[in-house]
Amino acid sequence: MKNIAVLGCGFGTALSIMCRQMGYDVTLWSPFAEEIAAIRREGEHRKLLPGIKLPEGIRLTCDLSCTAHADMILLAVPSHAVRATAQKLASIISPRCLLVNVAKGLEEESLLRLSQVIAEELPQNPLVVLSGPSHAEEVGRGQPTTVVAASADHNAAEAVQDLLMNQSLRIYVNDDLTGVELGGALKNIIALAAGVLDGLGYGDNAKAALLTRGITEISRLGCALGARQDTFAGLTGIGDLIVTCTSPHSRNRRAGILIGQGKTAAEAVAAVGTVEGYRSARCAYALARRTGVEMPIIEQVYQVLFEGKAAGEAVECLMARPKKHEMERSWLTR
Ligand SMILES: NC(=O)C1=CN([C@@H]2O[C@H](COP(=O)(O)OP(=O)(O)OC[C@H]3O[C@@H](n4cnc5c(N)ncnc54)[C@H](O)[C@@H]3O)[C@@H](O)[C@H]2O)C=CC1
Ligand SMILES: O=C(CO)COP(=O)(O)O
Repeated sequence: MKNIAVLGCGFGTALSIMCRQMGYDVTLWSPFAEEIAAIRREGEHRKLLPGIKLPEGIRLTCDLSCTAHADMILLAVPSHAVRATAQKLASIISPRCLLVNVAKGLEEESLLRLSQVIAEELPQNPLVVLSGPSHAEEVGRGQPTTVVAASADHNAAEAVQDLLMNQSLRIYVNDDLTGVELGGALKNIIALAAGVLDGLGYGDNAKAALLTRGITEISRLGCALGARQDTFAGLTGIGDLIVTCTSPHSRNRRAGILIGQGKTAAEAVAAVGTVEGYRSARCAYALARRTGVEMPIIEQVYQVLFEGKAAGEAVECLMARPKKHEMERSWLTR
């Protein structure tokens, strides 16, 4: 194994720097010629990762045929672009090529997890999801980071652990692919809400409540969809939730701050860029309805994002809910 193609130049840039430093032969791809030209010219992705220089030897391209001889592909495109990108790969890559997806989201139309989307398009390829608290700004600087490799194929997950673990990136294996993916996708919605609290000027008490009750909701839905409860206590559950809800790097949180300060959701998303929690909120709301799982925070976030509810009013609604026992088990609404 030596040839790695990294698709997408946001988090993908950080991953390609890491892979190159590990001695791999690395190609970084973007569909946008201007993005590749700017990275080539400036030696860094100045817009997304300013000050993080690419080492010598990373090939930059807009030509997806760079994946033809790849032993491993890191898929780091936004979640809404995962199916189209996988479709394009179908006629190019070898069936032996190991696929690693790092995007965090659900497919809006089908409500499928991204590994299911990729498997529909590239059924022959071994597929691993790499997820956890791993902001690009820190991975790109080689700062200590821990993530999880999850797959339906245990050997493939261990192969990714062997291939990508290094002194700055510690990788654990988890066989609960459903839980790992749902944790990554759903925490972005709670991070949006965390930003809303910050934008409204609320403090640490409210943030701690949001994280704690947020992971409760995530694990309820996750378990209803077949995930294991303990996965949500791990790196891809509470770990990723903590980082995204508290980090200045988080775009979900930054969009939430703008909403809390009075911008509309559409304005906030347009100002920030990729805000995965925005789309995921629609999916989670639909999944909650489909499964009958009670998700009061998700419901309020949905109403703020898509029904014009004022953020302050959403907080009031959550505070005024009927009395409950903390560890209540009867969480089905139907
Ligand atoms: N930025 C981060 O720190 C982390 C991001 N992720 C996840 O990785 C995924 C990508 O995130 P970012 O790189 O931050 O997003 P981004 O939107 O900043 O960058 C994605 C890159 O993908 C490419 N791209 C954009 N639109 C595309 C399209 N329609 N088709 C194909 N390629 C396209 C471009 O090269 C772009 O720079 C997201 O799902 C995110 O949740 C996961 C861990 C860390
Ligand atoms: O998933 C991420 C870090 O693990 C990225 O978070 P944001 O999309 O909120 O920037």
